[in-house]
Amino acid sequence: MISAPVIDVERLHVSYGGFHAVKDLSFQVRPGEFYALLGTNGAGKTSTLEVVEGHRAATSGTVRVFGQNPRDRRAVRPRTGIMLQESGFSPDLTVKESVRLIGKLTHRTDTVERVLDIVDLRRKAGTRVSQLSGGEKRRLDFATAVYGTPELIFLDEPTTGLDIQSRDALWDAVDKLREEGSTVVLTTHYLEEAQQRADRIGLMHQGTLHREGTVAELTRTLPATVRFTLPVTAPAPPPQAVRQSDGTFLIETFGLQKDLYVLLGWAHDHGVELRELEAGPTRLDDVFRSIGNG
Ligand SMILES: Nc1ncnc2c1ncn2[C@@H]1O[C@H](COP(=O)(O)OP(=O)(O)OP(=O)(O)O)[C@@H](O)[C@H]1O
Repeated sequence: MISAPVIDVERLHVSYGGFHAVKDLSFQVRPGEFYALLGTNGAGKTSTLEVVEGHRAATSGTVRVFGQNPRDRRAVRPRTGIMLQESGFSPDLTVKESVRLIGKLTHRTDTVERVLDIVDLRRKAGTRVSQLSGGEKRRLDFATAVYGTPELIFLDEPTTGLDIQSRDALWDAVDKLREEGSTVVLTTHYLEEAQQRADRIGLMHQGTLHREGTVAELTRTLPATVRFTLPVTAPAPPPQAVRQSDGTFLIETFGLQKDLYVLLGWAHDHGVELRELEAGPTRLDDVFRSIGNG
């Protein structure tokens, strides 16, 4: 049996005056899924999520969250954790008071101490929000997504301003939430984060869903690449390698393993050191760059 989607968006339109920011958008997020909604600037991601989160009414179309209208805050809010780009905690509250407030607003059960540990702010429990650093504020924003282990979590640019340790800690916490069964919706401009973690990606452009699928599905139509440089004394490399204007060699291939094998065999046979060797599947960046080219 296929379980009902957690989020069901059908033919959504969002207009601002005469401007159509979201046009005929449909997508679903399934229980336990990690879905990344990505897109070019001004694509309509925020407008879409504002409707899904219940902050904005759709101009037309249907949006259901847990089968309910997301504007019905009482039905949806207790099951949902939303980490906005700016949560807008009162600057005069302490960290501990802010986390306690999250508990009151969400009506979920948890302990402030547990949440402070997860977002690594226990040492700052008595500090006022106004005195937190940018990264600490961001971790406090994340507490809204953690408190009471909500069934559905929205993460809007969650790692912006976080150092690498805090990023790793945040993703570890997200992994744990997923193990508990939480569904995650991510928006980010850090494509690598989506590429590494998302089960599926929706790629928006100019108000519509330009592409949707797993990373493998999205990158399948573009070739993988191998790049390297050679010492000046090296003989000509295999013909698949094309010399670029900056002096590097590039192989674009749909048979990465085979072409890499040929290249490494050639280097070994000729006693040549391949310098700055990089080989990898197509990255999501390349899919983004191809938007607008067809
Ligand atoms: N309140 C508003 N009034 C008028 N136009 C708006 C309003 N909010 C957004 N827009 C426009 O709607 C379009 C989509 O905006 P939206 O913020 O949803 O895109 P986005 O995908 O989140 O963009 P970004 O990645 O740049 O944050 C943009 O062209 C934006 O200028």
